[in-house]
Amino acid sequence: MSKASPQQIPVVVLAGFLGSGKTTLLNHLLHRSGGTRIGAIVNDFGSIEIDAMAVAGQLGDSTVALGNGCLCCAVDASELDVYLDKLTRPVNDMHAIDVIVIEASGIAEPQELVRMVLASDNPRIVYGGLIEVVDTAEFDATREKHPEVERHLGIADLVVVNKGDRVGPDERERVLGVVRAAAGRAAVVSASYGRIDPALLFDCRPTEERIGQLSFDDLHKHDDHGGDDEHAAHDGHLHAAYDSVAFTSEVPMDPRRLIAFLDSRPEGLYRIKGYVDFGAGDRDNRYAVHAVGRFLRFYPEPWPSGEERLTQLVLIGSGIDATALGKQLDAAKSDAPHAVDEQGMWGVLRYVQDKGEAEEVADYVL
Ligand SMILES: Nc1nc2c(ncn2[C@@H]2O[C@H](COP(=O)(O)OP(=O)(O)OP(=O)(O)O)[C@@H](O)[C@H]2O)c(=O)[nH]1
Repeated sequence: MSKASPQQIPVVVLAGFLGSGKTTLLNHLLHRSGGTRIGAIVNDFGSIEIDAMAVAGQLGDSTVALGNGCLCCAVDASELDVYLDKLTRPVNDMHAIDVIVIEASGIAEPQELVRMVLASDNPRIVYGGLIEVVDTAEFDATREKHPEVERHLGIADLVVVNKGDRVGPDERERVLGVVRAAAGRAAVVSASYGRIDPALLFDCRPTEERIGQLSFDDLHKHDDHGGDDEHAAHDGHLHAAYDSVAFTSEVPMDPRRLIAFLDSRPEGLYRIKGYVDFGAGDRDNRYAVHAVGRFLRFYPEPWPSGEERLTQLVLIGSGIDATALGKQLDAAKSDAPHAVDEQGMWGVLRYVQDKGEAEEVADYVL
């Protein structure tokens, strides 16, 4: 994208059964966040590697600031809104945090948390998806004991099949197959020690953009080359876990065709972000688009003056056919960009959220 827009802060819900590796994954994100400032909401700080991250300060009332610009809060779900407000409070008119990750306790029902995020009337946040972590080695046993795991997979947007190092390649493939079948439209990625690419969850800022003191990342740059990272060898395919497609068009998009494409987006297409130009459909506004899993929203905003009128989209997923998606987007360009089709935009406007509809949206998403 040419420019970061003053968009809302994505709130990602991280769930999974006891011991599946949620905290390990969160630690990985905190270490690999680059210049991205993460707000983490956890049930307790117990396993967060705070000491290792040079704690910058204890902010009182169960919040700590980590040296790399991240904030952690230990909360009870009933206090969620209070902490979302706290983490999203602007500092000098700017967001202090780029993304919020809420780690559900191992026994929490993830849809309750998702519902709370969707129903929040905090205007600065947007739902960023539900990640479900499963333990590859324990998957069969967990499913037998807790059949609800299937339901959780069914509502997830991204499933991380973790602890891949604990089984052989055949068993890993078998479990991945079973999870994919249960996960419906979610993207499914295999990982060890939660080492997924953070780009799957949020837009990573380069480290240089970070404001403030020397961080854990700066101090541990050598981690990237193996270094003292004992787990590096377990997952050499960090970047092979997903595919992305970048699409740019000078020709405006046809609203009906683009909505048809989005409504039938394939399994595994986890994120879509960018801006759409609908040409005569709305001359004044560009449409920021944000999709994560099944959740899709358009945010109309006036074209910045002097900005070239382009549609720019990035699509990210696992197991997606990048060439086919690029062709489908090409086919969604308008044949008659100057013709006014009054009803053409109706399908788009269905996805422009009015905050009052939050409860309805929650029902739709879940
Ligand atoms: N072998 C192996 N161990 C892992 C992996 N990921 C996490 N672990 C270990 O599994 C244990 C549980 O990991 P956590 O990250 O605490 O799991 P959790 O889901 O946060 O646990 P709860 O908060 O208790 O639900 C820890 O001892 C981790 O070091 C992995 O990919 N492979």
